[in-house]
Amino acid sequence: MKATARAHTNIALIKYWGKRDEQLFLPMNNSISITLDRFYTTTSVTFRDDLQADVFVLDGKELGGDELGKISRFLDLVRRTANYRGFAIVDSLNDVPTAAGFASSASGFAALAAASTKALGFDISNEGLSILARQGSGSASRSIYGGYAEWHKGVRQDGTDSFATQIMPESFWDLSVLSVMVEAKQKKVLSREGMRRTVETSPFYTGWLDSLESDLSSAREAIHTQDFERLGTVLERNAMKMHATTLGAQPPFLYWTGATIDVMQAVQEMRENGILAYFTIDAGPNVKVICQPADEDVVKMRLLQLECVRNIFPCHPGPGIQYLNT
Ligand SMILES: O=C(O)C[C@@](O)(CF)CCOP(=O)(O)OP(=O)(O)O
Repeated sequence: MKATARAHTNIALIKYWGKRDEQLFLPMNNSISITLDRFYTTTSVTFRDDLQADVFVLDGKELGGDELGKISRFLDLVRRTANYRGFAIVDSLNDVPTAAGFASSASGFAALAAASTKALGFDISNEGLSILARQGSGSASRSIYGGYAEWHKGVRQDGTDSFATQIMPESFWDLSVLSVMVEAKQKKVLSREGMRRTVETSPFYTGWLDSLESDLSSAREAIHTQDFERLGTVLERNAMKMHATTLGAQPPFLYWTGATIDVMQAVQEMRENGILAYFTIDAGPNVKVICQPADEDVVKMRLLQLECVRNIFPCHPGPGIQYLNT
């Protein structure tokens, strides 16, 4: 039994930052994202009764250890749900240049959720797929959908109400998302550890949570009304607040480098010169700059002038899960 699925990576406009349940990947707050056209993971899953264990091949290389363990634990979820005990060969291809600063865990687990359930002939709703993908990596819950999505934190202990839904499809509103790569120097604190330490020790974390509801409603409205200035303003401030929480953690940490700040300042300078560009930053030094497509070239040119910028990958809203016949 075999199936192949493709899922695209996504960028949070309103961030997921902090879990209320580590085992079930239940978040403290809702988040809103845009799925991107350019970066995706294509995964085929083949369940075979003659296998003695799961096999995981990533970009042509068979992986063992923790990587295989994560995939097997995820497949156990699928096997339990489908009441099936056989093992599988998982073959994944990441069209997400690692250098592009995108965590391929979002597209990876969304593609795996889709391909594995399909291979077992298991009919599942988008919400069900989102709940499954969430248990591989929280942000994967949003990659089930194309365009603009919101992951609802839910209130139930068992997480059956914590899944994403689509706000608007990718065709609704075209935006430019420029992934700006700066040189990565220090070893970063992975987002899972970063959010855990922040939740547990940062006095600024409650301030982050208190300001979320107004950010979320502002972002939702800005998307529905295609109000770019309103969306840009709220997403940039939301990212700043998220990163501010890490400074209060014990021990404190900061994902930004000098290059990150150079890009941030160049974006704010563009706005002072009348070009509507805004930035957001995840768990690393790279910056994603959002602008309107008509301004994409001028924004890209300006950023490429910065000494610290290594590469820029322009993206646009992309599709949700696709099933391929291979
Ligand atoms: O994407 C966002 O909303 C914001 C972040 O990228 C900010 F860094 C966090 C993504 O966390 P993820 O990798 O999904 O964590 P996991 O659930 O521990 O696997």
